[in-house]
Amino acid sequence: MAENLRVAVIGAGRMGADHIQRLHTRIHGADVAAVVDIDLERANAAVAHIPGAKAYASAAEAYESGDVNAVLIATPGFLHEVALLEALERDIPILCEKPLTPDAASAWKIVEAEQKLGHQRIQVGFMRRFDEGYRELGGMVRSGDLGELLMLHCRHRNPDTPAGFTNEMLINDSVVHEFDVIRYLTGEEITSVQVRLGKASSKAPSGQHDPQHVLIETTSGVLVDVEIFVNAQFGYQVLTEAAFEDGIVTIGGDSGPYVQRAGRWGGEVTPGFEARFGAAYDVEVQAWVDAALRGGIGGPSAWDGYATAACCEAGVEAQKSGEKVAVVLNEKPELYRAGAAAEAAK
Ligand SMILES: NC(=O)C1=CN([C@@H]2O[C@H](COP(=O)(O)OP(=O)(O)OC[C@H]3O[C@@H](n4cnc5c(N)ncnc54)[C@H](O)[C@@H]3O)[C@@H](O)[C@H]2O)C=CC1
Ligand SMILES: O=C1[C@@H](O)[C@H](O)[C@@H](O)[C@H](O)[C@H]1O
Repeated sequence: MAENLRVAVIGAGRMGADHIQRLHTRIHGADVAAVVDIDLERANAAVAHIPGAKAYASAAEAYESGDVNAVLIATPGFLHEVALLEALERDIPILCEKPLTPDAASAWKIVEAEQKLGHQRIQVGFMRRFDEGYRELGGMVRSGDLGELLMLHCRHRNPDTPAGFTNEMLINDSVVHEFDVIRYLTGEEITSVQVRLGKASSKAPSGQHDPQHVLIETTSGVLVDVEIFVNAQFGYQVLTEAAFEDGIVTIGGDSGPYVQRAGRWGGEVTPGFEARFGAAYDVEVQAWVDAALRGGIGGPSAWDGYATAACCEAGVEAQKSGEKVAVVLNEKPELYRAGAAAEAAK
């Protein structure tokens, strides 16, 4: 049997801590060998309950320890480029939280560096591809049972935003998920992005215009509208309604027990992404570990990271201009044409 992956998790913040917990308790075939955080106290706290795991203040120190043979990157998106290049130099399996990087030029640098290796090492953390609802919807699109997919209506709502969440991050950190699921569901590239800024919520921190209405078009003309509303107060909600020629499909709606109690009726809204997508993250990380042990990747690739970064760049430009901005991609390199990653994520 293959040896377990010995994973260094870089970034032990909200998402990193969640991944450390899942790798330690639920994922087979991998151990947390190191936690790296510039805040060493945080890294120390994260390894305190994991026998054998060590804390480091830099990735270089973790790699030099010789204890690590895979990496999960969960630092903020603008730091991914450096961490990715460092890991690619070591030619080890990489699970990089989304976004791959926040803009097309830096993402293309990553694609080029991976191409030099001649094989895929990077899986990008677009977990919605592993969510049951999105998978079922993808199956319906591919089966053609409801005819052609014509439009998607997406609602992406967060209760609030962490300190430092900028206006650009509504696109780069949040709508990037919609860019990915649109490409996943349609199997097409995105050709343009437009952003409309309407009435803003008084609950949005200064510098953010929230909510925003994002209009997206794909190569065959599928139209998508996204309500991105990241200070929506009431809870965390990600909904998608798909209009087909012969039917309408909605995923991500309220689920769970319907409770009547103390003179009231209803259910609970998920408070955050951990609850809404917890099962999807588990499947995603297990798929990465299983594929890495076989020498491959088990989900969205660096090409997907690049293509969505190009959409983000267009989206940020569109936020400023209000115009419809074209998404222009470089030619897809041979390395990403085999479709191994896309197959694995179906
Ligand atoms: N897939 C998903 O649904 C989600 C993905 N994310 C992604 O996860 C990543 C991390 O996001 P959060 O956990 O929310 O951020 P966070 O701010 O809570 O945590 C980031 C951590 O990185 C550490 N850090 C900063 N600079 C560092 C450096 N140079 N070296 C090592 N550590 C460093 C910070 O001290 C902090 O502990 C981002 O890429 C974000 O987009 C976040 C939330 C949900
Ligand atoms: O990736 C995530 C966060 O980084 C982002 O800030 C949120 O808007 C998303 O809902 C969540 O899934």
